Amino acid sequence: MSTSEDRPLVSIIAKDACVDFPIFDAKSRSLKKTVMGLVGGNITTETKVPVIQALRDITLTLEHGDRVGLVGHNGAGKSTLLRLLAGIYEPTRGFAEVRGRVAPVFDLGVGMDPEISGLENIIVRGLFLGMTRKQMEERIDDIADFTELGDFLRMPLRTYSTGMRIRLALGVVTSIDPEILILDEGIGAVDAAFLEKSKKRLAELVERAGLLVFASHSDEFLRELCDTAIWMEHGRIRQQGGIDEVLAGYKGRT
Ligand SMILES: Nc1ncnc2c1ncn2[C@@H]1O[C@H](COP(=O)(O)OP(=O)(O)OP(=O)(O)O)[C@@H](O)[C@H]1O
Repeated sequence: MSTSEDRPLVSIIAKDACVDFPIFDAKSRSLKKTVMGLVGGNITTETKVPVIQALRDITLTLEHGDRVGLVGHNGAGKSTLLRLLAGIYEPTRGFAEVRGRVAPVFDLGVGMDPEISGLENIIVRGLFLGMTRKQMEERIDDIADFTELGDFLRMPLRTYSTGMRIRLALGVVTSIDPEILILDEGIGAVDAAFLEKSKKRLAELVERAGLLVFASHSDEFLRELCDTAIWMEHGRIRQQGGIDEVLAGYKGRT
């Protein structure tokens, strides 16, 4: 393997990376049984405390320009892999290195404060995603236009409907300039017309980002934003390749 100095400025490398979640409160026999009955990740009881092996032996190299979709059934390990690739989780075993400015977008609402106005939230959320105050101040008019929230932007966020909050969050998220964009789905909860409008902005955001990893259950969205894909199954990479090839494999699974 090359030394870290040889690697490009924006890259993610994982080698045999594993992520375990010990379930410390599952010592009682009945709870242990419940945990053992769960679908999804792999559970081992070799240790005293049951351990969910959420990721197993993940080896991959992603570089500037890669647009990778992530597919797999519920509990397959997609969200855990996104957090590993964002540098939020350290591998329990193995190796992972993330190089570049990461914007993790797992939950559109995270980093929003209900007590301050929409305009103030635009700045705060931008800072949370790695932007500077100056950069956000330059973008605030564009974001305000996009949200179509008008005078509401001066009201506290707690007065907004769910749809209005999502508009605001999408406006901010699609205005940033990340080197690595880690996107979890959940961006589909807006009305159809607004989603159509967001798609273009989202596509432009992905175009600006150096590297995209996007987990979704929507083939349409995946095809639109990604050119390659990874299929996760029971915490392992089952298939990696072109988006059409991987989606065909995943859909054709028994
Ligand atoms: N913080 C945690 N503590 C314990 N177990 C966890 C934790 N996070 C995830 N897991 C377990 O790890 C496995 C993988 O979960 P993960 O959320 O990565 O799946 P996913 O593919 O994103 O699923 P979904 O499509 O339902 O969102 C599951 O068995 C889950 O129960």
